[in-house]
Amino acid sequence: MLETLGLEYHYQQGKKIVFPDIGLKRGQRLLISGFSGCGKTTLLSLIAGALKLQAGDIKFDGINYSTMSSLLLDQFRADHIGYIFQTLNLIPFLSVSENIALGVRFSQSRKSKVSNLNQEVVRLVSSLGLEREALKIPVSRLSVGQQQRVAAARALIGKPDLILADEPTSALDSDTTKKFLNEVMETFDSNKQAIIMVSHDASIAPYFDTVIDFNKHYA
Ligand SMILES: Nc1ncnc2c1ncn2[C@@H]1O[C@H](COP(=O)(O)OP(=O)(O)OP(=O)(O)O)[C@@H](O)[C@H]1O
Repeated sequence: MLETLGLEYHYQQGKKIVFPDIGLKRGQRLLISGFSGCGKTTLLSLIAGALKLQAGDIKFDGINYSTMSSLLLDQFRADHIGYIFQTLNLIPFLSVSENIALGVRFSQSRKSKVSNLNQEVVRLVSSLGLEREALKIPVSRLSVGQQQRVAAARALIGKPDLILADEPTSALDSDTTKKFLNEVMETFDSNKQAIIMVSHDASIAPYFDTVIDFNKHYA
């Protein structure tokens, strides 16, 4: 499904980051760990097509990112990728359900996989352990842990092919982390989807079939 080859990225005031190559198949669950600042978020942003490639290439189902205009890449991301951002990127004044619905707003193909939007929002909210009563509440009134689940529901709605999750459990205690990961993995369709999660928390490794430790890559 996904292949990265020779990726490098250089922010204006920083060192060049050189990434290990990644190959990901449908059904695969990849955990990326590594020290703070080693480039995990940068790699997810490149895979999401949110950062422009500087060196190397990314192929998604055989389609080369470097052949797509930024407009096409934006649509490609909306159609194929659900992204749980480290900074969550929720719209604070919109309600929980409105934020979750944004996940399919810009993609006809993801929208078409949801037969009843309201029902699907309710299903995701309850499967991720949020109270149904929270649906109408502006998302800014929730705790950070609750907001992380809203961000997860927005990424999961419409079953995108690839889920990118950047530290999605950082605000959760260890019991809630386990519950959250069980729920995410339960909604995951191993015939169609793949997941890349970035985390500092080595204890979540058993939820994944592949672990890449960036610390070893840079050692
Ligand atoms: N917008 C930016 N401008 C300049 N430098 C940046 C920018 N974003 C990230 N960097 C730098 O690039 C490096 C990689 O950052 P990145 O956020 O990808 O690391 P990370 O492994 O995800 O870190 P963390 O685990 O703390 O989230 C860091 O040295 C960071 O300071």
